[in-house]
Amino acid sequence: MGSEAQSITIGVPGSFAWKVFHERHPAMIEQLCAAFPFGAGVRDRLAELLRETTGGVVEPLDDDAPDHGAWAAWAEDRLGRPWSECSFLWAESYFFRKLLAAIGYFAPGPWRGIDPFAPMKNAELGSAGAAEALAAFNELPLLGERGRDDAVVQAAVWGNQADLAFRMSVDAEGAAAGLVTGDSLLFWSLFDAPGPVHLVADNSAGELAADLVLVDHLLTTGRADRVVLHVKPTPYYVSDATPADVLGVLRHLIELAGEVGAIGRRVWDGLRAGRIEVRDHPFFCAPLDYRGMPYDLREEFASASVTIMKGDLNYRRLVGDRYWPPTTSFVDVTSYFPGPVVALRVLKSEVVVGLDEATAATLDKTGDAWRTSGSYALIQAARPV
Ligand SMILES: O=P(O)(O)OC[C@H]1O[C@](O)(CO)[C@@H](O)[C@@H]1O
Repeated sequence: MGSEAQSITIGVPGSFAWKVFHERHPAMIEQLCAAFPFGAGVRDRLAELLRETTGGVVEPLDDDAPDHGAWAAWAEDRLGRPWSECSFLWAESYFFRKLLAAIGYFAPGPWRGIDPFAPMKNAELGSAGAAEALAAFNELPLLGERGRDDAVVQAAVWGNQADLAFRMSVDAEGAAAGLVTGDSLLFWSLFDAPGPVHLVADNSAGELAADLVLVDHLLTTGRADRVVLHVKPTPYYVSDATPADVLGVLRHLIELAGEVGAIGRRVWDGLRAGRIEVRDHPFFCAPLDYRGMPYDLREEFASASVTIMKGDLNYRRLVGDRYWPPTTSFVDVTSYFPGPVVALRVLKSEVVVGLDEATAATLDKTGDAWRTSGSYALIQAARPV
């Protein structure tokens, strides 16, 4: 790979990353305080978190949660430095870790282990939009083989639009404008002989439901003989899926009639039989990109016949959260990855690679905030050479 592009920081006023901290986070904290009867202590800690992260220096964690040691190491060389100098990837992750501590997620008391984002995730899963998207899966048996292959991949890609953190963004537009690169044929071209497929999930609710449909399709068509579903160990980035969310979404699916209910029951059986496994490695909440993944996780991905990376944050962590020229090769920037990898992502941040020059120029000419509007998506794949 050529020289590294500049890392994205949160300190450039008016930039997308800056707005996440200065506009989206205050809105999110207001929503949390409306959704829970937090007392003055929690509300003060949340206000202090906003002050620290928008104008202060990086302070250490003051809890003794099990991940404290790991975070102390990840934060060590940033303590005392202004937040504005921190990379977007690092800063957002530390923000969410501090937010959990602020509400008392790790401490004895009434908020211990309570997912602060659960009301929003539940509302999304129970919404009319989600019901409509789920009902659409009942049409799957009516499609031919190619049509089903295409439909489940499209649903998994565009399911990534359903992202609650993102909807709090001033830039979110939401319409599905199209794929800027890739298609479902590219996705399926990675699957040769059946093997273990790893899916690194992103958001819960509608997106996770679409991911479970894809998991079922991988198993029923024999593309996978086993699926490992990776989720976050703790609540993160508002709507990211945790093990509890997998159960919640699955219970929701199996209550439904038609094919979507049947898919839910097959996934349930797959979990019981060990064909599907859910993992929540601590690294999925780490403030690092996948280049820095620990040995055990690297080994897991190395043993996968294909790894599917869902969503914007996983994409940033996969290619590096940098101002890459959009024509940078996806294959080059992911060459460190230990096995075949495919990204399914709606564009919601400034990072993008792997576009051809004409596409990038056409998108730039539209004058749209195409990198961050959530209207465009991509499918990109690479195999180690
Ligand atoms: O849920 P996703 O697709 O990972 O998107 C989350 C994205 O939203 C943001 O919070 C802002 O777009 C990004 O930081 C992050 O990459």
